[in-house]
Amino acid sequence: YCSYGDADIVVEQWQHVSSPDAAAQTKLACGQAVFHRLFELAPGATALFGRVNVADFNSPEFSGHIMRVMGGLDILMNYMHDEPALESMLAHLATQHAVREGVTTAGFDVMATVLMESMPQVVEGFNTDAWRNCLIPILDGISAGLP
Ligand code: HEM
Repeated sequence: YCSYGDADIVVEQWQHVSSPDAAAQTKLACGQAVFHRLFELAPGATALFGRVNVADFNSPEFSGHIMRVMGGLDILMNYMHDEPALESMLAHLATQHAVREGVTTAGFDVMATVLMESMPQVVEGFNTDAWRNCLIPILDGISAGLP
């Protein structure tokens, strides 16, 4: 995973999205922007989220899905300095994704692009290198074992 220095930067900058004083609204709005862009770049991916009512993007069901993803990302960020814990959480997320038919590493590549392009809009002084170094291994961890 990324260096302690990179993790420090990313953890600090992530607070702009997820600190308790950033409203829950920030996390939802940020997640909505991410999924909106994901579906723009990979329209076929919408087919994966029928169960969570993607047909109605602003529905409580799809908002719930977005909050689970953002919450998952938040937990991972908070364990960036604890490699064993991070690894076990990544393994758990990997199993949760492996069972979802149609989820591929290609989808995670698009997610990487989207996150790297949208985070600078919500994070002040976005450090591209630190984020890339920390985010890519995390996405690789979640998508490990996918086709
Ligand atoms: C930042 C990266 C990601 C994180 C942290 C993340 C996290 C999560 C979490 C926490 C869940 C809920 C698990 C459950 O309760 O079963 C979930 C479900 C899911 N994720 Fe991800 N995910 C990420 C990226 C992706 C990508 C890139 C795709 C596909 C392109 C994807 C596809 C799915 C699908 C299909 C579900 C199941 C939706 C349902 O409940 O029907 N995820 N994800």
